[in-house]
Amino acid sequence: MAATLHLCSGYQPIELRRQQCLHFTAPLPPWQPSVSSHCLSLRLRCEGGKVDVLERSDAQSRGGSDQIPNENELTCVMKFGGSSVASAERMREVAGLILSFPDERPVVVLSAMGKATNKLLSAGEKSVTCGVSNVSDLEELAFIKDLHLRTADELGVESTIISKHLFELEQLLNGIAMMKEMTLRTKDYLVSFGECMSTRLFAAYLNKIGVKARQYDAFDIGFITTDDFTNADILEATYPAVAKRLHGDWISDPAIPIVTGFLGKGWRSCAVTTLGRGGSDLTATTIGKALGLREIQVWKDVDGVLTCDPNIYSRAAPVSYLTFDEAAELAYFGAQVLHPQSMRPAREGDIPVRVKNSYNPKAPGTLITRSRDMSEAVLTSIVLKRNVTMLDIVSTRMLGQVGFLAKVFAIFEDLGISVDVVATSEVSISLTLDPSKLWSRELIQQASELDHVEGELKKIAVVNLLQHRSIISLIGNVQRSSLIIEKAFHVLRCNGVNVQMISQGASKVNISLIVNDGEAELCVRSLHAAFFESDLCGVVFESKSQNGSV
Ligand SMILES: Nc1ncnc2c1ncn2[C@@H]1O[C@H](COP(=O)(O)OP(=O)(O)O)[C@@H](O)[C@H]1O
Ligand SMILES: N[C@@H](CC(=O)OP(=O)(O)O)C(=O)O
Repeated sequence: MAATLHLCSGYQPIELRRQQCLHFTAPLPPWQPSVSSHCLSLRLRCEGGKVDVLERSDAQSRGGSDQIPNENELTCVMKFGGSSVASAERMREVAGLILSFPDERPVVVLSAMGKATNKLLSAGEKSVTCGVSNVSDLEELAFIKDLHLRTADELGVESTIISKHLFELEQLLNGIAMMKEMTLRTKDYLVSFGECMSTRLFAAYLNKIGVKARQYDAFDIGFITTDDFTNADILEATYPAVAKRLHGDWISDPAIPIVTGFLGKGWRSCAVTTLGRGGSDLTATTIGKALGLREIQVWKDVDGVLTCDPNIYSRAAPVSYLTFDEAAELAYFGAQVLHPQSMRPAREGDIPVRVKNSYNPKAPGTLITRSRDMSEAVLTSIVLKRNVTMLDIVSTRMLGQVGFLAKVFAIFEDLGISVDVVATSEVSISLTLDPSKLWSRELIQQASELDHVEGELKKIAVVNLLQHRSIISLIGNVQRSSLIIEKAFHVLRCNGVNVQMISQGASKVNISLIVNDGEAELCVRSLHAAFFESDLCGVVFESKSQNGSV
């Protein structure tokens, strides 16, 4: 006979089965960012309509040692990026990979299939100008339909699970064509179709092969974000809401959760938002922190985080260990492999992140944790951020002017522009502007915004605006900064490159150098050879055309 358990703090009464273990995750008032959630575990006996508490434990959920072990709990997050689920064949392999970890009870996070997000964006852009009557003929729409219907067919699942989405997608493109405009809000709704369809196909496939799975749209299960369409931030309320929903469903009816990456719901607009390109990594770490899981795995198409971008230099090699700080700097300063904000929840929850290769699961990958042995560490990875705008700002007043820096930064704050790298003297500042914040705006708006920044700064300073610069970030053990800088400058001098600005941040893991865009790839290759390949130390690389790998 079942019994009903009544709880305070806003929980619905819970129907109990005979012997059940409950685990609650609730917000602590007032909310403290450093504490992810408060967990209460009860082991209950329910007999004859009477409930006995056999065991009770309270814990701050920090994703590790203070968790109450329970053999039935969800254990980890497994996030698979677009490259890992690009086709039916890949989805089958990913399913096999998940099942090859019988001890894990994962929450699975998926991105859109392959290049679906890019195709959706391109379809939207073309719809703005192509006219309503031409939308159905768009090559990108045909690609999206064909990819998803073919995948359903090849996986042997009903195409009806995505037909509503395909229909609505075409309606949306018609709407864009009619309005002749695509707002950022519309853009987010448009790209959300990719993740909504990939997760439905994958969950249906798991169910078909007898593995119970349940699909979730992140915007329906408590991913609450700011309303910054195309680049939204996760709000704290997300953690308890997501934990409650995923955990509650798991306890009452266990099924592998298959969650859309990248998506959220704006807290004011209630519209679909996205977390910025590559945002599924952030979805994964958010779920990991919310549920206090043991590990977060992000499965990619490379053997882990590499010593540099393999598209720039093919001799890039996997890095075995990273700290959260190193990974965060690396991601923020442009390594495409991780979303810039994705390390924050993992660090707050102290949950290890493992970067693995879904095409080569045996490769050990990269393990990212709070700390690691740095005794041997010098340089870990070299990261390149292109197309950066640099500003040299020199005060027009005499030396020692009070409040100069404050005035300069107040201007950036007022204009909502974030600054990446800074070097200062008493009366001058050199800084770079975060291109991702500028890129999310229209090109014309970007140009007028830069004019506006320049105009405001010129009221207090002489300003020199320098475009087409690159930030080369040397991520590693800044305790050895003299060695790193000596070696780096030697290499750059041998290659005839002049560094225009240098900054060693308080993070203690990053030294940033600013060079011209045109020289940047050559610098990365030469620095890589000097720091990571003893056989190539001292080799002077030929300058070559952009984007080709060596
Ligand atoms: N330092 C780096 N380490 C690993 N991969 C990198 C690095 N810099 C750039 N990349 C690129 O990031 C890609 C993986 O990231 P991403 O495309 O987001 O994967 P997914 O779509 O599978 O999540 C790799 O294929 C690689 O080309
Ligand atoms: N599909 C989104 C989100 C994402 O995270 O993708 P991926 O995991 O493939 O980088 C994008 O392309 O940006």
